[in-house]
Amino acid sequence: MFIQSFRVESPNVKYSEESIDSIYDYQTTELVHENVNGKYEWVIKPKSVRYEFKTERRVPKLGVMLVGWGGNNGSTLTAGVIANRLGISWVTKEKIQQANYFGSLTQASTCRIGSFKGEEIHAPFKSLLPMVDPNDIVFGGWDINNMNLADAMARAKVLDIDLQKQLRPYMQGMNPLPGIYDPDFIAANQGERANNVVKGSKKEQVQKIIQDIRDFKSKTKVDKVVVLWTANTERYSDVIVGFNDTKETLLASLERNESEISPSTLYGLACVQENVPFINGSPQNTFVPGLIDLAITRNSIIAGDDFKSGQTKMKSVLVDFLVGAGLKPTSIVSYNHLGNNDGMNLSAPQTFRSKEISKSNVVDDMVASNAILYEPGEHPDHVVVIKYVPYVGDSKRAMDEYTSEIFMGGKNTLVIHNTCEDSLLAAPLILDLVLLAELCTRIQLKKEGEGKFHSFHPVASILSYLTKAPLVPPGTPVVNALAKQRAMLENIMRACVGLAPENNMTLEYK
Ligand SMILES: NC(=O)c1ccc[n+]([C@@H]2O[C@H](COP(=O)([O-])OP(=O)(O)OC[C@H]3O[C@@H](n4cnc5c(N)ncnc54)[C@H](O)[C@@H]3O)[C@@H](O)[C@H]2O)c1
Ligand SMILES: O=P([O-])([O-])O[C@@H]1[C@@H](O)[C@H](O)[C@@H](O)[C@H](O)[C@@H]1O
Repeated sequence: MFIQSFRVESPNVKYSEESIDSIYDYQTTELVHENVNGKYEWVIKPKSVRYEFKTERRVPKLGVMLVGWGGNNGSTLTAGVIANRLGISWVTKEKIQQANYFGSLTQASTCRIGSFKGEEIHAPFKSLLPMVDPNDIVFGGWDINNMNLADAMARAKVLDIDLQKQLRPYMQGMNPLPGIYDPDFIAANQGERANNVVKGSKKEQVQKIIQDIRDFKSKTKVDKVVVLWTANTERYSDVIVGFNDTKETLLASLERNESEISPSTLYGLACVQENVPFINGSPQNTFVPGLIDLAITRNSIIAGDDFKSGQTKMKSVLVDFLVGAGLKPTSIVSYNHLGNNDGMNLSAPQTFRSKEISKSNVVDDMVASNAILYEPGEHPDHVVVIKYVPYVGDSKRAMDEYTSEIFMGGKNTLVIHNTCEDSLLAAPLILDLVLLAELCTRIQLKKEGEGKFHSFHPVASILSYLTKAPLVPPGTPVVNALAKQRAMLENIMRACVGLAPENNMTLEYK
């Protein structure tokens, strides 16, 4: 059975006009390695830590500024939200298609909230806590190309023509602000797009982006702004002690107009200095240590890296399944070709390398979790191939092969072919990232013994379900297994409304 909304009745949760206040006893463990009568043994000590959560109930009017607004993802997301807001339907060769938010965790997935007379009851994921309605989002942003959003939507060749025709009047007046362009960081083949660029020194460019954010907020009257990078993948920046390893060295490098500071890091500097959440949807190391340091100091939300939308999302499920089942993946080959501008930009070795890294590291935590299968330092062969084939456009063709060792020397090979419009997978994830980042700004928490409420750590690993290479607070573990990431997010949101984690035990039926 499905219900649209619910209220929790418990001594551990209180609903007031301003907030939802909950008490949550976090059950965790403490491990010690003890010398017992001369023999060391691991001792697990279960412990309960009491948290209090306070979630502001007032949902703001949200502005979302996309870096790379005129790209396939940016134009497709903008189009999709307008189509949903207006309830647009359009003719396709199969049927009359209605606008929807399929592929969005917050808008199109559900959570189990219990059972009623022996029937499992589910509710929308977004009903767990007050969230911005995506239909109300005000879009803006930057692009190094000056094409308006209606023409950019046509250039992307992602959405059906009948839909595009209906949307054109609403999008042709949307014009990206000039972007920060540095040809040294993206493929040379992007140069011809760059007709809409911010001039001046790097520091002046940062100031321009800050002013753009302020002007956007003032003009649109939004209460809050979230900035998300969905521009081209950049090459990695060099991380150098004394250059960008601390907030002080990074800001000093900015003062010196150092060329090695990437455009994405400059946007990040602007957002962190303006205390606006900044999310990196691409794989480059935008968040050099100095920018992370500054974000932590200013308690300004940063998140990333690289939307987890297709092959890698599936990989973070399949490898988790295989290793969790005691099967040993020994060879993983991920090939895909696509013909959109992203693919063209990735045809350059230095930008491809950024993507290869984010697509490859996703199995590390799962492999490290099973020393029965893998010797220390042992890893599956793992190859990532991306080819640019203009004819297929945004319709990415992905072919994956997983070979695993099974019982008694046997081998199992899984081959998967996956074709889809890459931007139709990514756009809903952008929505989830900005909605959840905004939600995080309304949640305060306090652990027993802490004097006052505070926000989550500004490095928002809570958003890791949506990224290939989750950015985590320094010194904390990276989890890539998709099921664990989703459960983490859902259970934190359940705790905020006084609900225990979903443990799937259903003891009442056992
Ligand atoms: N499924 C997916 O589409 C997917 C999945 C994961 C990651 N990504 C990443 O998302 C990003 C966008 O993908 P896309 O398909 O929309 O690409 P795209 O090339 O269509 O769009 C990128 C846009 O960014 C603009 N741009 C480039 N540098 C800029 C800058 N410095 N400032 C402002 N604008 C700039 C370009 O002009 C272009 O319009 C890429 O980095 C891609 O790797 C996409
Ligand atoms: O999300 P995913 O399918 O693993 O990875 C995708 C790549 O396969 C694709 O080549 C690239 O253009 C997209 O930006 C995306 O990163």
